[in-house]
Amino acid sequence: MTKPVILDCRNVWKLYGPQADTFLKTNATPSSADLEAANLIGAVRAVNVQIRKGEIFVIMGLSGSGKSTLVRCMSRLVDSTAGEIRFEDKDLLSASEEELIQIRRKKMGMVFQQFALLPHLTVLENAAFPLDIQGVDKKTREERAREVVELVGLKGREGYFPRELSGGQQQRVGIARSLAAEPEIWFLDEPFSALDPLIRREMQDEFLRLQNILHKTIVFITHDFDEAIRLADRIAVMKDGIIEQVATPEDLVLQPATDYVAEFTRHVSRAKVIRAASVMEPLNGDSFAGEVFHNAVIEAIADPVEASDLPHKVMDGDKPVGQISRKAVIDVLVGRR
Ligand SMILES: Nc1ncnc2c1ncn2[C@@H]1O[C@H](COP(=O)(O)OP(=O)(O)OP(=O)(O)O)[C@@H](O)[C@H]1O
Repeated sequence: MTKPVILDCRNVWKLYGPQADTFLKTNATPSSADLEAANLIGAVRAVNVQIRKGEIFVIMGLSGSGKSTLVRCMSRLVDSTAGEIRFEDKDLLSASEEELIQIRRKKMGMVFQQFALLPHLTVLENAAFPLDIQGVDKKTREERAREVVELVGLKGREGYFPRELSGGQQQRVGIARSLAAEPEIWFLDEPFSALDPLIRREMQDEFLRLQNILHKTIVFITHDFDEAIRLADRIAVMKDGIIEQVATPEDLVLQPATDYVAEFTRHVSRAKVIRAASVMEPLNGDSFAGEVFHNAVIEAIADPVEASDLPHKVMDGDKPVGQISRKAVIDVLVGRR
């Protein structure tokens, strides 16, 4: 069943430069050349996306492709030049300043690349900070802050100051802080890109573990395709302000909609995106060597499946939905499918 839409962007534009609004009123669909001639930058152009409840929606693109601007439009930190943005069925563009403050405080969580912790506050105080702004009483906010600090794996460090923590730990505090207010939607703008590769991978695992518990609606920006396919339910690929394609990691690699997406995904190993469910066969009553998760990518299950003569049973929760053979896995690994 398709999940309900929580954030709906329709034909959203953000142009930077002189008289951007009047320009768009007379040129509803300007080309790159039109924009250049008018001395305008098309940071976000004709974007239509629907973010669904509980999904990890990744926005991917090179530097300058418009990712941050689009996410800032979604939270109205930036006013879009044209278009419609509905959050939980409320028109965000006509919300008053007061309503926006409340929405951002109570319904939206944000984590940025720069950890932006308050240096003179402890881990616990940093995590409790958004609740302090909301006027939540001290006891409740401390309880909640302890919960989220524990959730991100920092139990025992509540009294530390940011300078006493590593980069990865500081970002965990950033994550805890943005979770403290229990946002409906969570925006993460390159949250791990300041971290070294090993820590970055650890944080991605941690992030997936958290999402397994919390089931948040997440909009996650990255310019790293590996990170995108590890984390995303769906990926939007952006180029020059335009969304080239929105698809699951698997569809993006197997059915790229444009040459640009094809070029971007050309080097991705198929075993990293093809899932067991896509290459399984119907159950035929054989005996099985073991079980694999239907959503697991081939790379993750290749070793045990390849090692046995018997097929593995493919499970969706506790329901068997098919079987997967050594041959099917090898076909993916050698690029035969
Ligand atoms: N305040 C601004 N004024 C003028 N141009 C801007 C402004 N903010 C962004 N831009 C331009 O809009 C385009 C998109 O920028 P944006 O920061 O959204 O890209 P991005 O994909 O997030 O890049 P990065 O990965 O480097 O953060 C760029 O050409 C940028 O120079």
